[in-house]
Amino acid sequence: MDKLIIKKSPPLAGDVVISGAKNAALPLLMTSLLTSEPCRYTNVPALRDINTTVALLKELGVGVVEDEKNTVTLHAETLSSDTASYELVRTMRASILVLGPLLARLGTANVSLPGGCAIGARPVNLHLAGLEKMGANIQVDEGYVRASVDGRLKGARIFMDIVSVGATENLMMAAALADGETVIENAAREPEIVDLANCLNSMGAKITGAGSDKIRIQGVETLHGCDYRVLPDRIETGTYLVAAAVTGGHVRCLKAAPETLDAVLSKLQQAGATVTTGEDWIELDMRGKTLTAVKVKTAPHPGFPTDMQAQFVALNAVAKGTGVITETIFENRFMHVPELQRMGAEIELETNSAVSKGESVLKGAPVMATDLRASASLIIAGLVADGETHISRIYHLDRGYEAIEQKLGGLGANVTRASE
Ligand SMILES: CC(=O)N[C@H]1[C@@H](OP(=O)(O)OP(=O)(O)OC[C@H]2O[C@@H](n3ccc(=O)[nH]c3=O)[C@H](O)[C@@H]2O)O[C@H](CO)[C@@H](O)[C@@H]1O
Ligand SMILES: C=C(OP(=O)(O)O)C(=O)O
Repeated sequence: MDKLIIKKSPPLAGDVVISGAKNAALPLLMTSLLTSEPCRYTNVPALRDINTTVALLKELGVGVVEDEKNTVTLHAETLSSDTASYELVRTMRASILVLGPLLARLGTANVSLPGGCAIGARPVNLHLAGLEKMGANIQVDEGYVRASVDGRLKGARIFMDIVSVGATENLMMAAALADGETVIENAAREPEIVDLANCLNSMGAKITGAGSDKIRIQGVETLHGCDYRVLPDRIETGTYLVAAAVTGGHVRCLKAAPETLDAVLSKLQQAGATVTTGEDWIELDMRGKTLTAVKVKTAPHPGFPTDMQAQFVALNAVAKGTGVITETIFENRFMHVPELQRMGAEIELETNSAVSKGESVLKGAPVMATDLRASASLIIAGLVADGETHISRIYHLDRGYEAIEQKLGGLGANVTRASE
């Protein structure tokens, strides 16, 4: 197993090129299941979750060509299986996103229940209830969701009592090929939802309202292939910006999407950073400024993203003043706090808030990555901690950050990968 060794680093400086978004690419690759024509996706990040998705699609009979870096062509001319096995699903929860497309294309689907993970229980009841409203028969048996429909799925009005990114995506893909109109009320508004709708529309779907809380999908009988470029990763971008701020650096993120990061950029400015944006770049300058702790509450988009919460806990730990970070999306997303405490961070957990005293002097220590963004927060802390920080279990990190040690190294950080 690999680990990362991080030594106290100088202020980060320079340019970093942002990759395609993991959370956009995963549902986008699933759209290939909805058509018998080839689909080409570009700006696909080289990540463990992408490899898992490609393996899952291959298992279903999808032809895969990966002849160019960051490009995947998927061809689901026919499908040979309707089953997503536990072996693959257990390593990546987003595998549940094959459920809607398989049901729409084949009329049957067997998908292993993804189960919970380190950050929370993560049920899929909203995915299932929405598909049932569209006429699917669903049973959960031996850990599998077994779904079928007689003929086509039917358009329906679906109200979601909790805003769910994954359920909105699954239902949007299913509804694209359903008979009649589907309206999703209280839909998620994340940029990745808009990216998925844009891709589906480029395949011939009729979707309006993506990016608002009411999405209308007029079902069509068939979809055609696509050539689609994945949206830049707003969470990767935010992570490099926080790393720049914490080290007192000056960094420019290139090939980014500033309009997807309003809540994060506003908190970085409150923390004392000067932030400048262009059409596809964001520059953060923290040189000579005092890092100040901020108050953050996670919320569905356009609120502050839960996927940036852990990085801001690290920021608050070393910033001046008391910081409060409240998590409202996942019930157990503070696994990074005990690890940061082991490095000397003075943070208290009060129900769903992490309260930091400020100006903690961090010391390198052996720490454990427990989930993807927790890993990122430990790296950020390691950059300013005295001595060496050894982060184990970084397979979590490889799920979501393309070439992280090269990218950080390019900014002057002292990060190396070693085997344990
Ligand atoms: C691959 C991907 O895009 N992952 C993102 C996606 O996860 P994911 O799509 O799994 O997250 P959801 O938006 O569905 O979850 C939001 C909340 O709804 C709850 N819920 C969800 C579905 C359901 O059927 N029932 C239910 O109760 C969840 O437990 C959670 O408390 O959105 C999360 C919230 O922005 C992000 O942190 C993840 O990075
Ligand atoms: C929680 C995340 O991903 P996933 O939903 O794939 O677990 C994340 O990207 O931070």
